[in-house]
Amino acid sequence: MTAQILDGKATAAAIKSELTVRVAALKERGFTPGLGTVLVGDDPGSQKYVAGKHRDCAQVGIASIQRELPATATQDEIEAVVRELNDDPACTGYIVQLPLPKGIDENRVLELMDPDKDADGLHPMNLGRLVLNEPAPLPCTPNGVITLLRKHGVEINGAEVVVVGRGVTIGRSMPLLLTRRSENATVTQCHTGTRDLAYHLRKADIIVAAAGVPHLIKPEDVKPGAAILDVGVSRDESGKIVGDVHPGVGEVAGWISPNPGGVGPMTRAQLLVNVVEAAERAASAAAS
Ligand SMILES: Nc1nc(=O)c2c([nH]1)NC[C@@H]1CN(c3ccc(C(=O)N[C@@H](CCC(=O)O)C(=O)O)cc3)C=[N+]21
Repeated sequence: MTAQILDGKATAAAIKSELTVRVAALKERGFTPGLGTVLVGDDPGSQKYVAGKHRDCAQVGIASIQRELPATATQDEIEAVVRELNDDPACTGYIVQLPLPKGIDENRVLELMDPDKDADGLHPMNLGRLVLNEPAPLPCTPNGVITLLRKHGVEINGAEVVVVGRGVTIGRSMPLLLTRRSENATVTQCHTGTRDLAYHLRKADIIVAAAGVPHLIKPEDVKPGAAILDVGVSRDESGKIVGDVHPGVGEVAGWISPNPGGVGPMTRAQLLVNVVEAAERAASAAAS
């Protein structure tokens, strides 16, 4: 048996073409959505991701606002850019690319953002709204995982889901999304302190692997037919992406997200969704 592919590239393309129509409608009403990015330092990976986000924006008609700061930028200099984007009406949503250089207080920067312009869904106010079941921009990668499963008809309702990882961008919010009444999954969160990871993995109908440990998920630990989402991004010596899922898992699983080509493009698509939804909210607020 070979697993069916959870095709993030194709699904993201479909979402983008749907967004193109909504952006055109907003523009007709006089509202052009604009995505801002704040990039600090010269990490080649971060530069590549940010460039990808602006390419996506161009494809769907969203305006791009790019701010770049040197790796030596101070806390005050970064915060000044955040304030500027908060006040810029052309910027309807923005992200501060993480991680920020050593010595910068990331949480202080994120807290300073206008929560209504938070395109990543990582502002403490929006994470709090998620806990409280209030409408908010959702964290892009976890939301991308759910959209990818839904678009391929994988049953989430009642599923046993194991999330591996407890990072802020994925692991900590993934269970919050999965246990909403609309998803209704049962979730086990595993991490580096989990005593017997294999014990949990073997019961899972769905595994979200976001540990950042190359090939952590082995074929012998996966229930036949399970859906496996590879969210891990490590790099080998040549710079090639190595995921958290061992290639042999494709012979056991029912569904698998390739990496690259799986969750990565979905993350970018959900970012655009957050930008368009924020612009739509701003447009209806202005109309009423
Ligand atoms: N504030 C903030 N928001 C983020 O969303 C954020 C961040 N900081 N810091 C870094 C991580 C990483 N991340 C990725 C997004 C897309 C791909 C992606 O599209 N990857 C392609 C391949 C790209 C390649 O080949 O390098 C794929 O999986 O097919 C990957 C990684 C967003 N992040």
